[in-house]
Amino acid sequence: MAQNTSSSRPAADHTASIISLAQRSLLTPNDALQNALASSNKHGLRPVQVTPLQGQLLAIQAQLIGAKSVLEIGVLGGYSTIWFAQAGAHVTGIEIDPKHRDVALANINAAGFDDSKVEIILGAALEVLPKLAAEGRVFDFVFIDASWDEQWEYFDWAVKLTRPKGAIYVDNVVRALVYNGTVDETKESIVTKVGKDERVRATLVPTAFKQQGAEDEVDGYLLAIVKG
Ligand SMILES: C[S@@+](CC[C@H](N)C(=O)[O-])C[C@H]1O[C@@H](n2cnc3c(N)ncnc32)[C@H](O)[C@@H]1O
Repeated sequence: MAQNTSSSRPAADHTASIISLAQRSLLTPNDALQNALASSNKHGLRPVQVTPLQGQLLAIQAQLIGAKSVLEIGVLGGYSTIWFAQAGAHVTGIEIDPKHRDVALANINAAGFDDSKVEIILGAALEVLPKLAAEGRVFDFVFIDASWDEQWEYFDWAVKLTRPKGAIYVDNVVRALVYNGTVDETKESIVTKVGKDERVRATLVPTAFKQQGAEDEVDGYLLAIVKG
């Protein structure tokens, strides 16, 4: 790949500037999303939602596969939910925390989506997912963003709940590998298990992000397509 060496500083030094440049250049003002962030902050929710650029990525990916139905595992204040709903999909969210569910529903309603467009199921994902499967529910796109300890179990259910050629996006896989001590290839992890899973084809996309007050950090998501 050609490289332009106009700056002697490594790319990582520019992470915050590049993210800021991309946000200002590529994203349009969005009152509903801004309101969801402000309201979540006002209610004391931790700011662990996807970044604005990632929200746009999720919306683009959903639109690329023509997703009409999205299953979201881990809703928080409904920020990513609103991105999917604005992309034209019906969203089914699963959220374990009643306060998060209530804030999310208020934010989602304020964004103009009623329960015909978005449903939030209160409960532990590993209890709700088998029920959705038993009901014969099928989704075009599954977004996994809840407990890092249960990423593989969510993924396994997600495959059963996704239509052929549908997509599954697992957030924070890189940080979860580090957190779980499973970077070492000899240990089983979501990456090694997905790699052996003949139901899907998958890749890992490393990402850089910058949090206010934090050093440059890396993360990455796993993206899979269900074979069909
Ligand atoms: C990172 S936040 C989700 C952020 C959201 N997807 C967004 O980008 O706007 C994770 C959420 O998952 C929820 N959660 C954690 N464990 C869960 C579980 N076992 N079942 C369902 N939700 C869970 C947490 O309460 C929290 O609201």
